[in-house]
Amino acid sequence: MASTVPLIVRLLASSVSVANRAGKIIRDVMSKGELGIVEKGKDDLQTEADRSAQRCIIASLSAQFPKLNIIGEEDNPDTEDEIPSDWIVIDTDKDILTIQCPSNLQGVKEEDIVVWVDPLDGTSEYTQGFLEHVTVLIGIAVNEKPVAGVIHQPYYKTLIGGQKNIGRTIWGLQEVGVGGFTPAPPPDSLVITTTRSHSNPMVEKALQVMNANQILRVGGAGYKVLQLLEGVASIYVFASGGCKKWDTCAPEAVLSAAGGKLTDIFGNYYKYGPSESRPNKTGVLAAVNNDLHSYALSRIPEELKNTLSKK
Ligand SMILES: Nc1ncnc2c1ncn2[C@@H]1O[C@H](COP(=O)(O)O)[C@@H](OP(=O)(O)O)[C@H]1O
Ligand SMILES: [Mg+2]
Ligand SMILES: [Mg+2]
Ligand SMILES: [Mg+2]
Repeated sequence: MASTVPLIVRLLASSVSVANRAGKIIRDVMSKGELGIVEKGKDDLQTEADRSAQRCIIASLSAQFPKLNIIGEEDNPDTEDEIPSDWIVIDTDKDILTIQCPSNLQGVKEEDIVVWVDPLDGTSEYTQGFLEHVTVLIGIAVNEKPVAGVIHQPYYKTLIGGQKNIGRTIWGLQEVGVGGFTPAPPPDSLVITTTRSHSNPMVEKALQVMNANQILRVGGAGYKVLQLLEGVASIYVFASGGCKKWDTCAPEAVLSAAGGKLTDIFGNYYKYGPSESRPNKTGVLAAVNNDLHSYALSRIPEELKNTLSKK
């Protein structure tokens, strides 16, 4: 029966299940307390949770979809080691399988897809105990464009009928919308969300010119886009290089499925083809609707754009 469901829908349904499993791995590493921190570069950490969650995601998706091109953030030096069998997830989210696939995506083949995986977004915050900022990001791009994505929050807590639940998974699919939560309208006053751990003078300059009522400094591209969708913030501004394609692919897909927009600070979309360079050199500008996005774009000074494009 499942084989009659279009590939994109099956891949999204599997990605939701896999992201949940990766989230459990992230919680397990933290509860054991041995983070195994490696410094990849300046302000750029990797932990055992980043490594293990990525192995779980890539092994699970490639077991089910062997011809997919999957690009993950982490280099795994120990990929020769056998993966624990309970990290290989072949379950799939049954509700998502019933979605009506948009007609332009019905014929998509594995070879046409690039999956951008950020196994743990917000690693700095993870190591410092800001656990609600952490997300698992699986972005699905077709013809260089993010068409579907999953943002899983392993530490999101809810109380349903007296029962405590941990973790939630938000997904988006082009022309279908978002699932896993109900988006809320933007706040009445201008609230900007931005980096907590990777600021610099350019980032601060772009924040100053926005005339915001409030600036929220939180970790992770995934979490900042969730703040936009939940009506906590109006615009996400990061006028600096540093984010990569795996940081923005899933957030862009989910945000655009909800009617929002994520671009660089020139207002140009990033491309997510297999040979695109990983860094998002010209920053991130995102909002839940076109008006807020246009407002933010109009405030960015030319001088700042010039400086960033020369980096
Ligand atoms: N200067 C920089 N160096 C390395 N990574 C950066 C960076 N600026 C942003 N990033 C990455 O972009 C993501 C969002 O950053 P921020 O939380 O600062 O907004 C994080 O992803 P990871 O946590 O997956 O590495 C972060 O590491
Ligand atoms: Mg990282
Ligand atoms: Mg990231
Ligand atoms: Mg990461």
